[in-house]
Amino acid sequence: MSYKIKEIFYTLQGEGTHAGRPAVFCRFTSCNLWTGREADRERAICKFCDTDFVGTDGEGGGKFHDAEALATAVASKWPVNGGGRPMVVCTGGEPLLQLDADAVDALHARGFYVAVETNGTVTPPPGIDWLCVSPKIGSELLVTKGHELKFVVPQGGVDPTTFEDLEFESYRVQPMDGPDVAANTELAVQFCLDHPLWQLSLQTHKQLGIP
Ligand SMILES: C[S@@+](CC[C@H](N)C(=O)[O-])C[C@H]1O[C@@H](n2cnc3c(N)ncnc32)[C@H](O)[C@@H]1O
Ligand SMILES: Nc1nc2[nH]cc(C(=O)O)c2c(=O)[nH]1
Ligand code: SF4
Ligand SMILES: [Mg+2]
Repeated sequence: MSYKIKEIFYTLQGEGTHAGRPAVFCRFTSCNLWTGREADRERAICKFCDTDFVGTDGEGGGKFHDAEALATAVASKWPVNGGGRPMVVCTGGEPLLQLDADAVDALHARGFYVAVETNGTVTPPPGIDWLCVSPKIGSELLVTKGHELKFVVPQGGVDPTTFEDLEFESYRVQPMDGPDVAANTELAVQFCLDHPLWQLSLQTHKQLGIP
């Protein structure tokens, strides 16, 4: 299996439970809920995406011919003798269109803790250490268990509590970035105060001006 990768870069996880933790980000090309072209955004299933996942032209991007080559490229971004358990965040685009057990195994073999950010429409391979599912209204949610459920709000008037029956360890709301981010943040804060099962996830990397 080969893998098409937009970019591979080292930064801090900005969102969710692991916010603040150094990690290599491996951004897979392509998504099943949007082509990535601005001209198609309005008719896409997922209309609010903040990410360029088209092509393989980003920093460290390219086509990797097997899992070993991909894991080697990811490992090359981790600081030598830096200490700590190396972490990789597989994201995209939709990483589960490409990430398979071979890739997870190859990353584990290099000592990585493997985290995944997914829209929940594709069944994950076994062995993922941290599965963060971010449901998109208008798509079919197939992944109903994992570590973190991170719902971007607001989305089509859907009440986040409808996800509470699923099997996750942590439930979070993340304000939708865009022109209404301030109002969306207020709404997310109030939602957490009213529903203490839920925690706030902010996109801290955007506030910090880091990737
Ligand atoms: C770019 S997506 C890639 C992974 C996967 N396709 C998904 O949707 O989870 C990474 C994370 O960013 C979130 N996200 C995308 N656009 C956003 C926006 N405009 N505001 C807030 N979060 C956003 C997604 O919901 C997801 O949790
Ligand atoms: N720093 C940083 N943290 C992130 N957490 C999830 C991201 C993503 O695009 O999936 C992301 C990202 O793009 N940058
Ligand atoms: S599902 Fe994820 S990658 Fe795809 S368009 Fe939506 S936010 Fe972007
Ligand atoms: Mg991002």
